[in-house]
Parts: sequence; C-alpha cells; structure tokens
Amino acid sequence: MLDVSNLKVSYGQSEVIHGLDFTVPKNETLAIMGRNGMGKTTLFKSLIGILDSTDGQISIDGINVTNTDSYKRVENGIAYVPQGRMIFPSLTVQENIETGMEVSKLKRIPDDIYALFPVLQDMRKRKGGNLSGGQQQQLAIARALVTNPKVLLLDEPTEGIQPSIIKDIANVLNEIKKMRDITIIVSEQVLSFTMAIADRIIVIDKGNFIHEDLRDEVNTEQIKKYLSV
Ligand SMILES: Nc1ncnc2c1ncn2[C@@H]1O[C@H](COP(=O)(O)OP(=O)(O)OP(=O)(O)O)[C@@H](O)[C@H]1O
Repeated sequence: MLDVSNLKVSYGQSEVIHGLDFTVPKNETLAIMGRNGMGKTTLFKSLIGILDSTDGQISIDGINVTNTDSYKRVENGIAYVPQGRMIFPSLTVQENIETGMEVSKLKRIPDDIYALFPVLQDMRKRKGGNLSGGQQQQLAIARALVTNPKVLLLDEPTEGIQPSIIKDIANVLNEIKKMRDITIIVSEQVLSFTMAIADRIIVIDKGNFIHEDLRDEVNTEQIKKYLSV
C-alpha cells in the first residue's frame, strides 16, 4: 500500500533521512520507534509532502506521489495526524472534522466516526481549543479518517497524553484496523503502546533504520535499549 525507496530528506545542507526503504502492506500497523531527534517527524512530514524529499520515491497504492503537493497526496489516500495534534482551536469539534471532508466529498460526518469517538459527538459544538489533550488527539484522528485514507500516519500520538487515555487510543486504532482496509504507520517512543497496536516495529536512529521485529517475535529488551541510549 505504501512503498518508499531510497528516501532522503535534508534541511539545507544537512541530510537527516539517509535513504530509507520500506513497504507497508494493506491491513498492517507499523510502528517506527526512536528517541527524540532521530528523524521520525522529518520522515512523516516528507511522506505527507510538507517537506520535500531530496531523493527517492514514495508510492501510495501503486501511484507515485513523490514531489506532489500534500493535498494531492491526501486525495491519493494518505492522511496525517501531526505531532501536537494541530487541531483548529477556534473551530468547533464538528467544524474541525468537516475540514477533512472536502477531499472525500462526504456530506455529513459518518456515524462510524462518532461511534468510534462518542466524546466528540457529545462535544461537537465545543471549540477544539477547549478539549483535553486526549480529546484533541481523538479529534485529529477523526479529522484524518473522514478523508477516507488508505494510509494513516500518526506522529507520536501518545505524547502528552495520560496513561488511561493512551489505552483508549490504542483500542481505537485497533478498532479502525478492523473496520477499514487501512495501513497504519505510527511514530512512537512508548513501547507498551506500540506492543498493543503494531504488527511490526522498526527502530530509527539518526535517519537510518537499525532494527526490525515482527510484534510476535519482538526483542523488547533490545528495543528498550535503543530507546534509552
Ligand atoms: N526545521 C529544521 N531545520 C534544521 N534541522 C532540523 C529541523 N527540524 C528538525 N531538524 C533536525 O533533524 C533531526 C531529526 O529531527 P526530527 O524532529 O525529525 O526527529 P524526531 O525523531 O521526530 O524527534 P522528536 O521526537 O523530538 O520530534 C534532528 O537532528 C533535528 O535537530
């Protein structure tokens, strides 16, 4: 579903992503794990097209989207839940979700969205800025889902979220995977969260992939070591 080959990304002269190759099939949840500053956000921004890549190719469902604008990539089926959520604080919950619907041409918010996130239905008239961090995270996921993505990217969804809500977010991502034919890619530092959702875990270090495990065969001690060095 998502095919990435030899992806390189630089800030000015400084290369931060050094030629990554990976493929994520339909119905797989992949976690890309790494410490602060290892390149997770840079990778995700280049996948969604906020940052240009300097080399390599990105394809979604066989369509080459390298160097196309973000909105084109969203039309081709990739959606992004950014680090820090980035919801629109002065728009209501409902209006925030509706901003995602231009692409999918939905007329109204589908029932399954509110079924996944009942709290958003209760709060649909409230301003996004008045929601808690966990509720904003749910809102950002709902806004991404109404674009009907084939590939859903979430950049550190547990950051700043309290542990009980982290469990809810894991449950929601597992539910989404059951409900839709979708590829989920999450960047994370919290291993208990990725163990609850991921089929595969890759460790990124200074812009290179240095370790990969299927969840069922995961070497947690080694991954913890990579995350704590
Ligand atoms: N706008 C920028 N200009 C120059 N260098 C940057 C910029 N943004 C990030 N970097 C550098 O790129 C590298 C990767 O940063 P990135 O934010 O992608 O890491 P990360 O793994 O997402 O970390 P975090 O969890 O802290 O967000 C770091 O060395 C960082 O200092």
